[in-house]
Amino acid sequence: MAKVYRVNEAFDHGLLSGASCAFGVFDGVHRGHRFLIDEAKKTAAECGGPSAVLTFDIDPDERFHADRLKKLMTNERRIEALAQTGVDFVAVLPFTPAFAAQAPLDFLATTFGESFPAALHVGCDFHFGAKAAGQVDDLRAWADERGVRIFAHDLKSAFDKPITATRIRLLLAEGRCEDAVELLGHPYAFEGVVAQGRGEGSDMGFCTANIELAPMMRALGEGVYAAWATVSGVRYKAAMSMGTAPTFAEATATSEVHILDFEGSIYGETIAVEPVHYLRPMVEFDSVESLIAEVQANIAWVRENL
Ligand SMILES: Cc1cc2nc3c(=O)[nH]c(=O)nc-3n(C[C@H](O)[C@H](O)[C@H](O)COP(=O)(O)O)c2cc1C
Ligand SMILES: Nc1ncnc2c1ncn2[C@@H]1O[C@H](COP(=O)(O)OP(=O)(O)OP(=O)(O)O)[C@@H](O)[C@H]1O
Repeated sequence: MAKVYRVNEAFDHGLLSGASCAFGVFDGVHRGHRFLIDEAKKTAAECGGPSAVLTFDIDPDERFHADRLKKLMTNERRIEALAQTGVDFVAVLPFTPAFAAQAPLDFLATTFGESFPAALHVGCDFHFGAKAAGQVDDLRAWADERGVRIFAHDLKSAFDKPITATRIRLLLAEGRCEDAVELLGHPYAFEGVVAQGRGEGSDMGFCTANIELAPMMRALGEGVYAAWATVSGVRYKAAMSMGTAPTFAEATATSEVHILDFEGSIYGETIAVEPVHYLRPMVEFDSVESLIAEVQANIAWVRENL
């Protein structure tokens, strides 16, 4: 795992000197992002300097559009995933209001100081600085004066369209887990702390781990899914709902996960849930009996098909 540097007053900008960096947010660390990072590793191998990812904490969209943003990964998970891509280090720039308000050239001056990388890899749609006003041409002009090589790559595509975090979020919102995973190049998962529900699941014959997700982490559309749940490092088959239960007036959680062949109290524990296949929409049932019958059928499907 690569070393992660938080850029603060103590950060030694000299680390960036001669590095080959992939630059961006990288929510989801999808196949397009990995392509860019692999290109940075290639130029590092050619130039002899280290390879690096230069990213932000927090996601800039979180600062400006928190109300409508649906993220693929939390900031911590994203930075951890970037550190596992095989680069030498990850440098994380704090995306404070003051940092975000800088004009493009000031933004570059703050980011690099007088320590210039050998190469910067970005997508051709890369924007930077206040109001995202800086474009690749501005980056090139800045870089030419400082001997930095700019690689502005065409966006990697799948099924004739660029792979972007936005596209993957839209697929998840439609419940299209398989397509989202294809573009991500790795499983989609969300994590949550198991909270106390109404406690009725066990009376109905299926216990559920109730998870309350922050609105920003609700990328997956409402519905019922076949999933994998990881509890204390062990992966189990699971049937899960996304969206509060419409059958009950006092529904509790955003997501409820029935973990097959699992028993034990996990309140307060963090579990990872990996939805893999959409089964049906959430339904407001007329009776508890019909809810039980349908959920048991979903659980049976998971047992047989996952
Ligand atoms: C696989 C699965 C499917 C579910 N489908 C629905 C549904 O369609 N409609 C609904 O109102 N609740 C649905 N639920 C939520 C259940 O109603 C809820 O888990 C149950 O009432 C227990 O709630 P509790 O844990 O808060 O006690 C589903 C739960 C699971 C695990
Ligand atoms: N498909 C792709 N191929 C190559 N580079 C990409 C691709 N998608 C994004 N990039 C580049 O990766 C870096 C990180 O991009 P960013 O986090 O904005 O990704 P994104 O997937 O386009 O997200 P969003 O859809 O939210 O704009 C940027 O330099 C961007 O230009």
